[in-house]
Amino acid sequence: MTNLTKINELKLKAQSLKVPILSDDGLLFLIKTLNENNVKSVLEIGSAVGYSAIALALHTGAKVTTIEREEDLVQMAKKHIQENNLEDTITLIHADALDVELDKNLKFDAIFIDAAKAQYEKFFNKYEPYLSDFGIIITDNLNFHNVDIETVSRGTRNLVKRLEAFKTFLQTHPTYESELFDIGDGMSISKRIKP
Ligand SMILES: C[S@@+](CC[C@H](N)C(=O)[O-])C[C@H]1O[C@@H](n2cnc3c(N)ncnc32)[C@H](O)[C@@H]1O
Repeated sequence: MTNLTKINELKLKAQSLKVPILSDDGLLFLIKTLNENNVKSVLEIGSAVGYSAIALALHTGAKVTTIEREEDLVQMAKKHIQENNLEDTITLIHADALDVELDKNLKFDAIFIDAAKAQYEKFFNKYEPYLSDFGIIITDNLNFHNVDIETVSRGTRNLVKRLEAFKTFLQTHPTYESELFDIGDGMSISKRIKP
C-alpha cells in the first residue's frame, strides 16, 4: 500500500468518526512549508487519530512529537502509528498540552498548533520556548469556518473573538513575524526574528 493510500484511508476513517482533521490543502501547505524549511523535528498540539502526525512523518521525514488529551483518540492514534510502523518516528504523548511539562532541553524546528482554539495564545506562549532558533510555529483554523458573527451562538461568537485576538497577538508579537494564509480554515506561519 502506498503512503498516499494509507493517508487517504486514515482520512476517511477520521471523517466517518466525525473527528476533525486538517483539510487537504492545509495538509499540503503544512508539508510544503516543513520541507521548504528543512524541518527535522515537529511538535504537534492536538493529535486526534494521528492523521496529520502520520502524514507529516511520511512526507517530511521529520521526527514528530504529538500531544492529545482524549483517551479514546490516543488509543486510536497509537494503533494507527503502529500500523504504519512509525513508532520510532512519532512520539505520542497522552496529556493535556496546557498541563504537561516537556523536558526543558527539547527543541523542535516547527510547532504545529491544532487543538482547542480558545487556547491558542496559551499554547503559543507555553511552547515557543521549545522552538529551535529561527524555527516556525504554524496554526490552523484561524478563520473558524468563516462564520457570520451575527448568526451564531454566544459561545461561537466568543470563540471567534478569541481567534481575532490571537491574530492581533501574532501580528504585534515583538519576537515573531507572522503571515496569515487563506488556506484550509485559515493558517498562520510565525517565524522567530530574534533568537
Ligand atoms: C482538530 S483536532 C486535531 C487534528 C489533527 N491535528 C489532524 O489533523 O489529524 C484537535 C485535537 O486537539 C485535542 N485537544 C484539544 N485541546 C487539547 C489540549 N489542551 N491538550 C491536548 N489535546 C487537545 C482534541 O482532543 C482534538 O483531538
